[in-house]
Amino acid sequence: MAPIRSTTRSPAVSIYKHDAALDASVGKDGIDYTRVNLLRNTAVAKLYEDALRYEPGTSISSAGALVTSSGKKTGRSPRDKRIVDEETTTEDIWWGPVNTKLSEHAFLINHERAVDYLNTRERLYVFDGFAGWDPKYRLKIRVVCARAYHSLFMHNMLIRPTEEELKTYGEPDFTILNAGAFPANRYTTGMTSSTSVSINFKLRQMVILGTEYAGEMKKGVFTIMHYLMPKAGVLSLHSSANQGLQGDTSLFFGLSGTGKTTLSADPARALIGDDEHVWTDTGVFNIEGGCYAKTIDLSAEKEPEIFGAIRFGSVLENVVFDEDTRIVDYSDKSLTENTRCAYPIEYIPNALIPCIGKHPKNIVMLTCDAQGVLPPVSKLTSAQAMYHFISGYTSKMAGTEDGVVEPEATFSACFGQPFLVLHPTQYATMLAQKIGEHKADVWLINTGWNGGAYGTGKRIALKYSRAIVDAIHNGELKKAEYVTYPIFGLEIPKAVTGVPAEVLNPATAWQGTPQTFNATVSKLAALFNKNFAKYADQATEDVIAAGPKL
Ligand SMILES: Nc1ncnc2c1ncn2[C@@H]1O[C@H](COP(=O)(O)OP(=O)(O)OP(=O)(O)O)[C@@H](O)[C@H]1O
Ligand SMILES: O=C([O-])CC(=O)C(=O)O
Ligand SMILES: [Ca+2]
Ligand SMILES: [Mn+2]
Repeated sequence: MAPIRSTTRSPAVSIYKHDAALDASVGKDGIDYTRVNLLRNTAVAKLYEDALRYEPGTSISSAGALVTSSGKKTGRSPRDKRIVDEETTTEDIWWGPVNTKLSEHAFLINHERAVDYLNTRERLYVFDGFAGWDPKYRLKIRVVCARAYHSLFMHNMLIRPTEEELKTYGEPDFTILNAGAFPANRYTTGMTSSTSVSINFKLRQMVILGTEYAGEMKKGVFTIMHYLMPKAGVLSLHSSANQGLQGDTSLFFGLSGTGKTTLSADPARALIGDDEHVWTDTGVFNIEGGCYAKTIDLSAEKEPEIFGAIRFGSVLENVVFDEDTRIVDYSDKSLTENTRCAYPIEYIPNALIPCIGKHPKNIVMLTCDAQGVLPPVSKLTSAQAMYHFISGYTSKMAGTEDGVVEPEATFSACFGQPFLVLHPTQYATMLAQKIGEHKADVWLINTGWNGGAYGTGKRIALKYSRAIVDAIHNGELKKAEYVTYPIFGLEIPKAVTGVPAEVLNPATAWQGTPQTFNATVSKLAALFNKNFAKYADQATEDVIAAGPKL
């Protein structure tokens, strides 16, 4: 089935007309919608002009993208994220490692601070969009912000309403107030810095203070969906998704920087989405209307679809360019290693619009192992799939989170712990049920180090990871011969077309001594076991047994 394009969607570069009557209301959120210079669903060209005129550090790249600066914060601030503890959330939320309680009163102080800041700006931008391509589950998300850059970012990342949908939009389901240029008051109870990202599920509002990193907004929407979707009986996932010509869907799970965006952009397959999906009783839908690609070391040769998506309308963050030519130097890490580009999904040539696919046939769990001891690919049993989903082992890549400067081993439950709202086992239970019901094959792909750990080995070549993904899709791997990888008990294929055989087995790929290899395997296995101990009382025997054996 060839990708279908709907004609009802608005063009990726919108040309909305202003509708004064619709804007003339004061919302419950404290924002004065009757004010002058309220720019609602503003045309992309106008957002460009405003960003260039009013926001220092803004330029146009040689390709036509809007080059912006997110200021001091160039990655998310997970330690400053809060969820309001109130009667609707107190029993539900997985309080602890990622979800920190905030009182209703403290939220109101943050909220008032944001509202006062936003209402006193010269100009205020409002973008009304949708999260979720399936009309049954979609949420109306309003983004109110003071920077044209932020409005353009969410114009690209949310699903853009048609003129008709905008006319009948009504009240939003959730509002994001982004006052990121203005700090939180550090003396507000519960604040530990001048950065604050807080979500109030009862009031259906999110408030951002003290960070202008735009990723907070898109991951705020994801956090909201990670709470509301499981409550609605469907499974939200930190994954990309694409579809083959026969309509076979693949999901790619993975923490930040593991390759969801890179590997889902595949010329042979239609892109459903690059980062956030929901698996329902009828298939998989994308939450977003755009993609947010890492651009560090980006090249037209290695990642042509993404490179080509960087053009008029795209938002390019924290990159360095040549003063004369305006050509971006994607190898420049001087501002951050987490350079990014946000573009509408239609900018990827074979995007599937509407972004809804069938039930997944293949599920790929991406890990970026900086120890260099996990195989480039292995086939997982259903117990192993659960074990690895709950473990979520990978390395945090430099820059995506504040303070991370080199790959750091981490266990991020469900391959997206920073965005989980409920306990990991709730998502895992739903996933196990869905994999069983739809008989999906599950694969673990290490897109990280090979031949040695970070510092001695090197990251596995993208062309090898792509060849592995191709071998999954064309059925080669399902039929391959396997050997069992000791300790981890993973099944490694003996051969994959396009990948040297010695690379496939970490033991033969290892450039150091067998002693250092064995020690590294044991060290990583011990880390897995230590991490999984905290889930042992909630996991079944076969899942516990699917972990490494020392
Ligand atoms: N073997 C490989 N496979 C995949 N990506 C690789 C590989 N080697 C290097 N890379 C690079 O790693 C990065 C993967 O980032 P990508 O944007 O795909 O992450 P992501 O999983 O989408 O993360 P996020 O959730 O933060 O958006 C890209 O910069 C890509 O060029
Ligand atoms: O949130 C971001 O900055 C980018 C992203 O997708 C992630 O980290 O998973
Ligand atoms: Ca991505
Ligand atoms: Mn992500």
